[in-house]
Amino acid sequence: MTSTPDDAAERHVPVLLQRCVDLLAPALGEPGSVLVDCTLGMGGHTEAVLEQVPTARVVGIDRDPEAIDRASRRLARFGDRFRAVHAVYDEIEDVVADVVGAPVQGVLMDLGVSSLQIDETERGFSYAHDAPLDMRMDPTVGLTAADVLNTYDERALTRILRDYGEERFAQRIARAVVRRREQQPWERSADLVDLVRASIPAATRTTGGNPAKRTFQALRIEVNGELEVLERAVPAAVDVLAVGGRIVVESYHSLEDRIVKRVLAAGATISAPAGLPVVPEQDEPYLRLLTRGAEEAPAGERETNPRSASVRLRAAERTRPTPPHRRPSAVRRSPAPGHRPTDRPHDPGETTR
Ligand SMILES: C[S@@+](CC[C@H](N)C(=O)[O-])C[C@H]1O[C@@H](n2cnc3c(N)ncnc32)[C@H](O)[C@@H]1O
Repeated sequence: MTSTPDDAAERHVPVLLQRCVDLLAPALGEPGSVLVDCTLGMGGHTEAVLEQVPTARVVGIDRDPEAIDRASRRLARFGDRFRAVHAVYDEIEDVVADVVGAPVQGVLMDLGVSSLQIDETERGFSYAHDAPLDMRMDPTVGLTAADVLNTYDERALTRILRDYGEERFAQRIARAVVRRREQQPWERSADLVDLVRASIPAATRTTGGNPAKRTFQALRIEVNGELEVLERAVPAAVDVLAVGGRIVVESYHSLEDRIVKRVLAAGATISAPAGLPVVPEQDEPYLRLLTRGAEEAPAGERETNPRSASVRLRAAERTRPTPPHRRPSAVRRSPAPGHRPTDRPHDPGETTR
């Protein structure tokens, strides 16, 4: 089953939509202010900002070419107030340099997959439909889920299932995955669903929904290198903010939220040793937290939009330029091999519209 642009847009209900707009709007009040929506998806958050904040322009990034196409069609009515860029969001500094040429007033990240990707059953994200085991958000580059299942050793598979899927039976499943591929390579998602079901004790099968859910989530995170990309992207996003600019991040996994929390807290903390009579200016915080801890969706939204059940929203405002020694991106790690979804050089002429 595939979706038309309109019904997919309708099905993807943006999480904490008004809260995001309300947090970003105060930074976007000057004419020509720019928001970078790092996870354009179906364009739901971007559309709300463009509608409600007439002074704002939006640069929307997505690594999924199909999301770029659909959102571009949906948002065409905003003319040159909207620009879509096919990129991975850890390229935000290059995108801002190429497309804006100056620090920006807002950054939004609504992490994870969209309903469009889940609904496009042939892409293999859904455990509810049989499809090739792909799961790449950008289907033109990188390892597929089948590649991971066919080539990673048992230990690596166990770690992925345990850390990214919080799967209690990670080792059993990993062992069964390796055993099965000795007979037959992994190709189809229904075979994986059957194997997970057969690998876990019968007594646990009836609780917590489809038992393959955690395995699929873990594979998706690995295939797309989601946590490594986020580790690089959040500091880079803070770096591209103008003073007074705001960043809002919605996470759906505890490991994502931990990364966001750490980077924002570091910027909001004095970096000098405790006990100095005067804090040197370079050690003053450069971020002000706008959320107390992580915000969750209200009960009413959780009931109507299941995606919102696990959201953790954090936001911060840039209060001053970052001293060079505290630039978050100065400590960024280089990309992990095999996790670089776009190994080709960034060519905005080719990929933007
Ligand atoms: C949850 S959806 C965003 C939905 C969007 N806020 C809306 O209202 O329609 C996440 C989107 O981010 C994209 N995405 C995820 N990781 C990405 C990355 N590292 N770089 C660029 N896009 C990414 C996905 O392809 C997906 O389209």
